[in-house]
Amino acid sequence: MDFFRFLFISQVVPVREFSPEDQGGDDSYKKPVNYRGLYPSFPIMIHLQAGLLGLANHLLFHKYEPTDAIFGQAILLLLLEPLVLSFMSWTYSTGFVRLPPHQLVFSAYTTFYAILMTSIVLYRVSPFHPLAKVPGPISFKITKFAPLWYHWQGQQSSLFMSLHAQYGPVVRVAPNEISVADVDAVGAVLGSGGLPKGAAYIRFRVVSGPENLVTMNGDPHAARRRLWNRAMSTDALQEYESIVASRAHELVDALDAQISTKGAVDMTQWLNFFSFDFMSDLGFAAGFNMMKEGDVHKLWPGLHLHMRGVCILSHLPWIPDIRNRLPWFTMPLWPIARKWSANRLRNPSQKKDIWYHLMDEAGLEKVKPSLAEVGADAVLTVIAGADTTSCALAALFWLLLSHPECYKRLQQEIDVIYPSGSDPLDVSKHSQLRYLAACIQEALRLLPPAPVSGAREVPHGSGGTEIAGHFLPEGTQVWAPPKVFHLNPSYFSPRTDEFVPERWLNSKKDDDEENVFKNDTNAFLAFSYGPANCAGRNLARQEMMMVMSILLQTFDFRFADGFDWEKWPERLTTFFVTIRPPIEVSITRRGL
Ligand code: HEM
Repeated sequence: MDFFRFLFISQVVPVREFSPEDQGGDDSYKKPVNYRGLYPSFPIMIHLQAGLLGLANHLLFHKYEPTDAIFGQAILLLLLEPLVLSFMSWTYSTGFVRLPPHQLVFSAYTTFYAILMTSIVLYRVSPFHPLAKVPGPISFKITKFAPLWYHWQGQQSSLFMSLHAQYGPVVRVAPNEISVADVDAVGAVLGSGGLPKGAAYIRFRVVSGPENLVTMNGDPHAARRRLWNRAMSTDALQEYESIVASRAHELVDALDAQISTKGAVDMTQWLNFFSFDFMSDLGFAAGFNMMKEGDVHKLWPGLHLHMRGVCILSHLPWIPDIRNRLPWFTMPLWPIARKWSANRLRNPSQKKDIWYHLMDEAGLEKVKPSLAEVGADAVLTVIAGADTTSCALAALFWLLLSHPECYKRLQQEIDVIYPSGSDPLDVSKHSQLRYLAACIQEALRLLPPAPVSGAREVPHGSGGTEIAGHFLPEGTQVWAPPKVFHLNPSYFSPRTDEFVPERWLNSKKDDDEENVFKNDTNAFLAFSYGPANCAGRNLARQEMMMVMSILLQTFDFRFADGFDWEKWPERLTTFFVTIRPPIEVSITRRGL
């Protein structure tokens, strides 16, 4: 008796006689067919067969992990296998082609899934798993359910903080994911020759649209990044100064108008409006007018809802992209951007904006990007540029208003560099604004807009790699969460958790021990690191310096009466970029 026949036809139990007229129905299970003189001991055999099938599936899916493209087929396979097994088993044993009894089907299903799940769970917590030596909570090693729950609530950043506090610099944060917060490993994860962006990044592209810079890797990324680097060169930034300036003046006017009509002003909202207006000028030369008209297209709530969905889906890269089928997933920005792209093509901008460089209007590239590719990157400009910078500015406002001594020192610096009547948007004086630069840096350290950033992946076909003393097999997702680095006293000390802009003022030469700060700049990752670090970091810094200078020269800010400012950081959530609740302030015009 060969093994296959043994599996499908049980021969171990003697049979009762069977009447041939019994041709089907569930009763056939109770009165089994006397086929070739054999009696199928199904209660035992079907469990054995289904169990082995479950194990085989684990092996199969372990080796060939399903992707979103074959997700439907994989699910169908898992759903049908126990049914087919029970049908085949019954048919082989009875000799008749007919439906198996429901008890048999039930046994096949329960055993199949139980063994499949048990085998997966045991493997994931066993010493045989390649990440077995990486510490982490057992529930996180077994499934993604627990981490997903935190991601769903926007608590990924605080989760990673607490996991690293408990388990050290390398933590297993999901069955096949680790988080590394060791400065010596930053190069191996994010540097050139490090790891490419992980599977999750596919969610950051427009559904069935072309790639944008954020979703690209390797040579195509390097080629596209060349265009971006031109768009962010010193000359290009000079071109953008007047665009920032005109929008910054609009912001001042809008806040002025608010002073006369409202007691408390939501700074978060006005910074959002400003940054969306400005970045859409730069991306498409079209421009929203949120500061004048409000968010008529509901773009901000739309963006945040979209990012929430994108982030959850990004943790499940094998699920098909359902964004197009769910109306609330579709960002209102896409249709607007399409119109703007067409418009921008018909009416070339008078200024060299970001589109000019991305479209290669100067004709410097052998292969020009397509209109769809430029459109995708222009949308990225608005999203990556507006949300992050607005977030950083909101964090800076909150930190300054909650540290009046820092606020005062900053205002004094601005008053000296830009005395009343002088132009606070004169970029040539930025090198003198040392305290402002330090405040911005410190705000980015304590509240980085992308506190977890995105995971990198050990490439398939690489044979695995070693990082931070651990061997990581192909496909492992590797996080390097900026905020965990920033709040590590080994990298930034003393007063690691406090807002101390002075730490960036090179205080080492001071004799006063209190003021000798240790800053490991390699551990400063607010703009990430390596070939895919933030393309717009210099623009972001310049924009923030300009906006803060004009606002602090023009107004006095304080938290509005009754605003529970201390609770503000607790209410931050993260869906790649941090979503910030309102900051209610009271504003008065300064009479210098
Ligand atoms: C304070 C403001 C900003 C912060 C904190 C910030 C942060 C970051 C981070 C952490 C990344 C890496 C993301 C990853 O690895 O997945 C990134 C990438 C990027 N950022 Fe920014 N960003 C800011 C402003 C801007 C601005 C103003 C622009 C201009 C459009 C911009 C454009 C980009 C682009 C295009 C990328 C993708 C780079 C690549 O993949 O090569 N960012 N940013």
